[in-house]
Amino acid sequence: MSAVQLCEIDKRYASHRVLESLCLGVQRDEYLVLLGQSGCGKSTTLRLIAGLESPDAGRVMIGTEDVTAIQARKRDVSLMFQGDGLYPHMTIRETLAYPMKGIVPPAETERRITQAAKLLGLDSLLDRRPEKLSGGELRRAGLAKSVVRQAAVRLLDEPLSALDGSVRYRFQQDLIHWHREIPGTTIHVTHDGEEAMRIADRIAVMHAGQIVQIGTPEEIYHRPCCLAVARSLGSPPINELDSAFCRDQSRSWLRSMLAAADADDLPDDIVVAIRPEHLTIANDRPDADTFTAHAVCRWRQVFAGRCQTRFELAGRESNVCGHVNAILDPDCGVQVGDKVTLQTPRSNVQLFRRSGERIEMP
Ligand SMILES: Nc1ncnc2c1ncn2[C@@H]1O[C@H](COP(=O)(O)OP(=O)(O)OP(=O)(O)O)[C@@H](O)[C@H]1O
Repeated sequence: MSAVQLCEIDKRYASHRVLESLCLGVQRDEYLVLLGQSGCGKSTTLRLIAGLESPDAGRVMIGTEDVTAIQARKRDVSLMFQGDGLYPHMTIRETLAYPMKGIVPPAETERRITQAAKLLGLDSLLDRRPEKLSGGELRRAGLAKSVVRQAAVRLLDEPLSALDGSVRYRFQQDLIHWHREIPGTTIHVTHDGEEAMRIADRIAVMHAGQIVQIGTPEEIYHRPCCLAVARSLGSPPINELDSAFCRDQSRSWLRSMLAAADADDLPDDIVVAIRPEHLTIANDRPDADTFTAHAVCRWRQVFAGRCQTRFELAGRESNVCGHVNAILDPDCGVQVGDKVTLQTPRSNVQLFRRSGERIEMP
C-alpha cells in the first residue's frame, strides 16, 4: 500500500501551470527523494501533500484516505521548510514543546523531546536559543521538530542546502539515522543529484511539473529514460556527443548500434551519452564492438584516488569537435597534451534522440 499517492495533480498560479497531471506513489517507510531543477515544482508538490496548497485537479491520498479537501493541521504530515523553522525568542526545548501544548500530555512531550535530543545529539543544546547555535546545530534542531511531531509522513524541503563540508555530511547521516530509527515515510526535496544518490531508497525525477522517472538510484543512474534524467545525476555530468563527432569518427559504428536497436533514426539525430567513469585508455586495437574516440588530454587532476581528466575530441583534419570528461585510473599515466584513444564497451553507451527520448538497446 502507498503511504502517499498523488493522482493526476494539476496546479496553476494565475496563468502559470506548475504541475501537470502529476502522478506519484510513495511506499510506506521508504525514503523518497524528489529530484529536479529549480522551479520544476518540487516545493509545490510538498506543499500539496502537507495541505498548504490545494490542487486545481487531481487527488491527494495519505494511506487509504483522500485528504484533498482536508486541512493541513488535520493531516498526519510534518514539513521541514528550507532553513530551520525555529522561533528566535524561544529555546529549542520550548520550540519543540510548543506544537504539543494542550494536545500531548506533559510526560509524553518530555519523552519525545528527550528522544529527539538523544537521536540528534542535541542534549546539551536544548536550553539555548537559536542565535547560540551553529548552522549544523540549527538544522538538527529543525529536524527535531519533525521527530517530536511523530507524523506518518515527513516532508523535508532542501534540508541540506547551505550546509557545507563535514557539517553537511554529518546532517546527511543524521537524516538516514532518524529515518531508520523512527518508522515513517520520508519525502526529501533537492536539486542535487549526488545528495539524492547517497540518501534515497528511490528517486523520483521531476521535470517541467511532472514525474518523469521513479526508481532506485542505480536504476535512475544506469537506465535514465531521457536526457533530462541522465543529466540530473552524476558528477562530472554524463558526456553527450553529437553528430559532429560521429560524422568524423564513429558513424558506421553508430549505424550498427541503431540497426541493432531496430531504430530508423539517422546518426545525425542521435546523442551518444557515456558516463565519465566508463571511459578508459585503449592500449590494444579495440574490437569492432567497442566505442572509440581519438582525443587529446587538456586537463588532469588526481584527487581522492580519482584521476579526473578532460579531453578534446579530435575530428577530421585535427579540428576539435567536442569535449569529454573521463575519470581514469590514477596509474594510467596520461599527461596533459597526450594523444590517446578513449574506449568503452558498447554496453556502456546510451543513445538518445535529440528530443531527449531514450533508444533502448537489445
Ligand atoms: N505562491 C506562488 N505564486 C506564484 N508562483 C509561484 C508560487 N509558488 C511557486 N510559484 C512558481 O511555481 C514554480 C514552481 O515553484 P516551486 O517552488 O515548486 O519550484 P521548486 O522546484 O521547488 O524550485 P526550487 O528548487 O528553486 O525551490 C516556480 O516558477 C515558482 O516561481
